[in-house]
Amino acid sequence: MPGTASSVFRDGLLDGQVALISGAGSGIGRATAIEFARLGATVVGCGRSTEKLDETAALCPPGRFDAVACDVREEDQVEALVDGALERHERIDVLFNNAGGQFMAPAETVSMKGWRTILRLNLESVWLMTSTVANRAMIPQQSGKIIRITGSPHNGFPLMAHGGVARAGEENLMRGLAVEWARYGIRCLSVACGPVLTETFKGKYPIDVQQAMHSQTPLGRAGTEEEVAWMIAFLASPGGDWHTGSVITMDGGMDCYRGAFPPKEYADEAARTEERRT
Ligand SMILES: CCCCC/C=C/C(=O)SCCNC(=O)CCNC(=O)[C@H](O)C(C)(C)COP(=O)(O)OP(=O)(O)OC[C@H]1O[C@@H](n2cnc3c(N)ncnc32)[C@H](O)[C@@H]1OP(=O)(O)O
Ligand SMILES: NC(=O)C1=CN([C@@H]2O[C@H](COP(=O)(O)OP(=O)(O)OC[C@H]3O[C@@H](n4cnc5c(N)ncnc54)[C@H](OP(=O)(O)O)[C@@H]3O)[C@@H](O)[C@H]2O)C=CC1
Repeated sequence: MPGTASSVFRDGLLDGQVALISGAGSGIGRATAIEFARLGATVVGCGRSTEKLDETAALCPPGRFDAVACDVREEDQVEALVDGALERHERIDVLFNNAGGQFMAPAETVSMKGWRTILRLNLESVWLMTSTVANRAMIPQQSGKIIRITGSPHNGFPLMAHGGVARAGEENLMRGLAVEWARYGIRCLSVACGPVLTETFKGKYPIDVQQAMHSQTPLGRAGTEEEVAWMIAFLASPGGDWHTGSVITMDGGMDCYRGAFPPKEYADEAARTEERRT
């Protein structure tokens, strides 16, 4: 809804900030762009489809969303994106590396081309965006926050081994850069999400896979794109200033859940109480 306030944060929380958000034409990226714009930030939103970006612009308060068509895998396009943002807005305070994705397939069927496709879209593009923004904006201005969205649980991504490898690498990249670039006042961190009910997620995974994800989540539900947007907005605010290098997991408890306990056959038996030992 254009022009409406955040339902969580005070008006003006991000006044004066310039945020670059990749994949801003749908899902989590769009929700984050809207939240940032409502909170007073200027958002440069990129993606490959101009139509999707224009739809996001229409959902933001007028003048707060600057749509730029850019494929985050292409060096010349990323350089033009960052240079254009600096020409128009003079600085970049927040980079939210949100664009990404993977396909589900048994590992043994993934070709080298498929493997490279996912590593390039996720890990390589994150480095390209991050290094370009850092060198051209954040290091000269001696400040900035770089956030990458990754995935939870962290105990391997069966059927998406390529995606799991990319996300693990991205988290490690953010940890390393947090140490190296602290001297420039740049914070770097990851937000590792469990299932989030975006249109892509709902259309992409078979319904039984989606249902299993709900039942394996202690809170019993997937997340919403607004909940992720609120976390990114918090990190961009002064409230996030002491966060760097961390992996903030938001997944309804999925990352610490290892299947049903007690096992079903025990749970089904009445009053199976452990014998007292003292
Ligand atoms: C527990 C919770 C965990 C978190 C779960 C995470 C959820 C999400 O991330 S949901 C939202 C994220 N969005 C997406 O995942 C986007 C959806 N996917 C795509 O857009 C694409 O499929 C792509 C990004 C994965 C690849 O697109 P593109 O770069 O255009 O690549 P191509 O389609 O040309 O394919 C190149 C190459 O990759 C292999 N390949 C692609 N798809 C498949 C597949 N379904 N199965 C097997 N292999 C695949 C294949 O080698 C392709 O080459 P060709 O065979 O020559 O086409
Ligand atoms: N939904 C979920 O359950 C989870 C999602 N994630 C991650 O969160 C991020 C957002 O996911 P979600 O909102 O669900 O998915 P979407 O598919 O809605 O969003 C992905 C966005 O990235 C853009 N994009 C894709 N490839 C490129 C590219 N090469 N260059 C520029 N932009 C690109 C797409 O736009 P366009 O096609 O126009 O380029 C799209 O708007 C992804 O990285 C995803 O893997 C992580 C954990 C869980």
